[in-house]
Amino acid sequence: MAQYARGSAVAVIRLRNPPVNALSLAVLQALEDGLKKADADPSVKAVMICGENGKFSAGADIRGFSSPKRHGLGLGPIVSLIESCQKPVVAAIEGVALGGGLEVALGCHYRIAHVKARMGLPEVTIGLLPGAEGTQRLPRLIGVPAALDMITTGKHIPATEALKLGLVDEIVEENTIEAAIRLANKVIGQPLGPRRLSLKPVPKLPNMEAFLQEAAVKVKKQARGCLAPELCFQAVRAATETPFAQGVRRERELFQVLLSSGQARALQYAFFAERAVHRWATPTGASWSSAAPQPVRRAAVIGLGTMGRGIVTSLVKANIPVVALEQDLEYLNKGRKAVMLLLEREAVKMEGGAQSLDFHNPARLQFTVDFDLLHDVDLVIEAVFENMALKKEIFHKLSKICKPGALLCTNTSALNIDEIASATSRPQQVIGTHFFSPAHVMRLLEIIYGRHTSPTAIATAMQLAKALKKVGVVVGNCFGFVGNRMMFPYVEQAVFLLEEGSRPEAVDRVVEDFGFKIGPFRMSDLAGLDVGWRSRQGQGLTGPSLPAGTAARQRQGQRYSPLPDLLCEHGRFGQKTARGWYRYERAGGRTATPDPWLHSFLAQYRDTHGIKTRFIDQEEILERCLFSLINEGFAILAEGIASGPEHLDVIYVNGYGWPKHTGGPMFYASIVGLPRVLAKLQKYSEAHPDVPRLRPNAFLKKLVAAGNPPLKDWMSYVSRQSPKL
Ligand SMILES: CCCCCCCC/C=C\C=C\CC(=O)SCCNC(=O)CCNC(=O)[C@H](O)C(C)(C)COP(=O)(O)OP(=O)(O)OC[C@H]1O[C@@H](n2cnc3c(N)ncnc32)[C@H](O)[C@@H]1OP(=O)(O)O
Repeated sequence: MAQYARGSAVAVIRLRNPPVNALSLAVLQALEDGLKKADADPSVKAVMICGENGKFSAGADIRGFSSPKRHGLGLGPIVSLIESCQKPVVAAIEGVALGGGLEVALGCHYRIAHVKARMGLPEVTIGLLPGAEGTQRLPRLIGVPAALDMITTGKHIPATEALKLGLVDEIVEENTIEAAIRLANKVIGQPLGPRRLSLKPVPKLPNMEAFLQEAAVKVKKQARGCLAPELCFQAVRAATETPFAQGVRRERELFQVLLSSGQARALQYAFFAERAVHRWATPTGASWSSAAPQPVRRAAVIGLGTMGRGIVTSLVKANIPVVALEQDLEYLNKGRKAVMLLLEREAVKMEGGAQSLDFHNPARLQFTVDFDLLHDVDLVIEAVFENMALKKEIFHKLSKICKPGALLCTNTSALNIDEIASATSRPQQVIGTHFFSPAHVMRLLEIIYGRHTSPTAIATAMQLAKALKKVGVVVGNCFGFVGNRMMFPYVEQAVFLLEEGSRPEAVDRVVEDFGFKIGPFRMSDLAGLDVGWRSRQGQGLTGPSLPAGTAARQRQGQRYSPLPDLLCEHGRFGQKTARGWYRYERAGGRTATPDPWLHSFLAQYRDTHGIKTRFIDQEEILERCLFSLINEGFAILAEGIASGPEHLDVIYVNGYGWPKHTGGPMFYASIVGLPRVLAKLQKYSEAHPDVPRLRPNAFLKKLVAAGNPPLKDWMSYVSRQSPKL
């Protein structure tokens, strides 16, 4: 757990708990024992702390926070013990020093890091704060602005930046352990007082109060309802206002508040859920444990619209050479210009500048209109319009041109993967890779397997997600897959609420107060109302193919709202036309202002259709939007489209702006309690019998009847005969 060894005058304590040397109770005990032994041994003149297998430590064992023993709590006194050691203690930081790991290093008198090491206090990302005195030591070492930034964002910083900030004393390119032992030998006998951070004052700022006030506003705004950033801020503020010991007491109080909060539980669930989805499986028995990915040495992207441009950028950033293809020179030149602009911006953001992206080299990024240039790529991502006929034509072509092993991916957001695959002679190599806009920014990649998709193809797509630094989630094939399928009932409810008396800004406000980045109407304006309109026209729900005499607010015996179609008929496509559910300052403008035209349009619409306007409270707005989405989630689980609720939650948190501090829709449902979700759906369904998506799903009912089991057990209640796949 932590190995103690004594060579010459320097004792070595090696943290050992694979894979990331997390600080479990046993590791902490061994660390404490090692320190006491070294302090008591007169032949030991200095101590060096390092981690096994090239990693210092990723901090407290996160699983421990939900266990009754809560072993993270014992770390603060150990960090103090390190600092008060009468012999110099040097931290040799390799790999990562995160959270409690970095707090251990802050207790040391000297810190030396490998140039490739990363450091951070990411506790805020799991709903906590650095509770082992880190909020008090870090500002003393690197100053309040830098410490506040690290602690409230949880970002990992590279060793080079840590050196600039003064977080480490030295960085090395070769053997960190040897360099740390050399440093330890060198500092033997030197006074330790100036190296003890708890004794240092917090560096003053000329305008500390003004700085803190401004920072508080910024933190609150970014937190969007998440408690941890604000409490992190308060702990750092305590460092600026009170002596060390008092600051530590405040830190502990605040830590306790967070530890017992539901948000910490939700964020820690989200941490493990994101890792659990790497272990994918399909109902036919294919899984991550037996499928091996193919290498992707060169890729191609077809279509340089918004999605294609982001995908090309993402591939270039991952150092994968790309061939970017468009239908003609006009589109190609437009696409090329846009891609270059994105890459230039990314190069500025990335450390090392433009050189590290190397996108001016045609061997790394080539633009073409010639399909034949795709003959030797390992993977193609098609990102053209959502039009089945067009996609099939392209896949037919690809199947003839591409080399036999090439993976053929489609960036469709809803269309049938099997139908697309049917246009090829190799359906086993066809797979959906659903990116989210902007594709070079959003972390989610929904990976959709069809009836014939091979396990190798799934493994390769998952490997691609990892290379692109995205989180890949494997799901089955159905209309809208997981993300959009769950979105349909949510958006449908939002529009029904308008029909019944609400306004776009009221619905958006409720959903945004819950923590969503953006409400359904602002989202719809951003995405463009015409996208859904085209799709509904294609489905025969509106437009010229709608049979004459169809009731305005009914389709196939179910309630239908023509409101979005009517807005499009008025040329209101959202931000792009400066008018949608809101009005904007100009076409392409982003500032949404409630629109009196829309309000009177809604009033007139209700009059026309004889709908009595009623006041709809926040609870009803939230429940109808969220519970209908969750209800669809239960249907997806029951059908075997996703292999667990974690998959749905990871999709929603990473692709749809669902607030991470509530864990995701299914985790949220488990916290609300399935009996309550069921009762509310039943109530709303009775009030709206013509809305099938409000009818409680059978799987939800089954779970409630089974006594509301914990989320981790839900899948054991799925009937095995039910999967559609
Ligand atoms: C009276 C009141 C007193 C109050 C006193 C309060 C005192 C509190 C004391 C201490 C508090 C300390 C707080 C912390 O330290 S919280 C932990 C902070 N650390 C993190 O958040 C780091 C999380 N990990 C990561 O970011 C990554 O895992 C990373 C280390 C960067 C490695 O990334 P990668 O190489 O991509 O690998 P994986 O993410 O897949 O991880 C590999 C497996 O390791 C598991 N893992 C990682 N970190 C932890 C951890 N900290 N605890 C437990 N498990 C961890 C991860 O789940 C993977 O496992 P698996 O393969 O099974 O999924």
